Amino acid sequence: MKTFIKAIPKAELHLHIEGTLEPEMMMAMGKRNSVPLPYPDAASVRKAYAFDDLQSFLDIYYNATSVLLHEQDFYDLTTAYLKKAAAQNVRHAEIFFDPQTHTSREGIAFSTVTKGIHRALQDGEKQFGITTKLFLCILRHLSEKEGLETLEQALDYKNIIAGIGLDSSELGNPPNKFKELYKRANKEGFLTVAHAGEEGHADYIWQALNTLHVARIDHGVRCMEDEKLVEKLVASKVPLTVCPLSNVKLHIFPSMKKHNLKKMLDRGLLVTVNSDDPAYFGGYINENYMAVQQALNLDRQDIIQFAVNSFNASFLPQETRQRYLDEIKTFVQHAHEKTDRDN
Ligand SMILES: Nc1ncnc2[nH]cnc12
Ligand SMILES: [Zn+2]
Repeated sequence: MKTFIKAIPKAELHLHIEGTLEPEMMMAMGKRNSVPLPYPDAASVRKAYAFDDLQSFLDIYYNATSVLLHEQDFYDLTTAYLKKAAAQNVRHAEIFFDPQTHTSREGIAFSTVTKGIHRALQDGEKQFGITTKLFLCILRHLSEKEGLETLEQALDYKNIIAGIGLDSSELGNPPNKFKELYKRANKEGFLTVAHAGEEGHADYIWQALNTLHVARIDHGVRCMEDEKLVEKLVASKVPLTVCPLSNVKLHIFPSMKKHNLKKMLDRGLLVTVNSDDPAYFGGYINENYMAVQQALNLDRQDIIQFAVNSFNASFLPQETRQRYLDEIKTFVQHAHEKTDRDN
């Protein structure tokens, strides 16, 4: 099963590029940019990664971004992720970045961040064969006005930024707070998604759908508390980008065995498996697939369904999506033939 999970072609749809900053890279960048860090080495950084909830994670995560200063830093960070993702047979990645985290620091321009990431995505497609889409996430703990100023900056980068998302501290910052921002984003032709129903209750998901009119929900695991909402999500095929290791690390579920992913899948929801912030939560996409496979006793068919869902839930054009789905079909056929031969 491990080999099968590793090799099956898949898409990653919920990945914060800042969340791929591995402790070793953090230490190296801190050194090269003369940014002091509160840790003596990478091992001490890892030791600090015991979180009580989303906020306790975000505090550490935002602090760590202080080492990212120059366009080259954003380029290197993104390239390291793409290399890792390609090795895990990720064929397509829809990637979040949080520009406000960087532009709030002295002397870091929106263009520095955006260009560094974009250049890496372009080179990565050539080097690793991964297609990508870039999503700008608005920080929901900041005001809608500040978010609108950031959205304004994104208008000049429509050829680079495919969509707008909403992340950071969920409780107390409901989707309705960003009604005008999403109205503008949708009108400007951006794809729109939002984190909802991670720590926030099911009503946050209703708001994301009915007020923000998003095409996809990030996390969304708390939808299962509201049967009417589940019915709507199933009927409208709105995808949910679930991040199992993240959910356990942030105590959304007490253990992986208690995760509701399999229940969501069996209920007919368009659920996908993703890594969120892999450098902080103990694994990239394949480690997420493996963790749920083991804890929830998933079979090959479930794994295939997650891989198929990942492309169906993506914003890829139909033709490209079909090419990837055909790749899965061929892969599965070969895998089954090999199993038959071995038996
Ligand atoms: N899991 C998460 N929830 C909200 N905001 C985030 N930013 C990075 N990871 C996040
Ligand atoms: Zn996230």
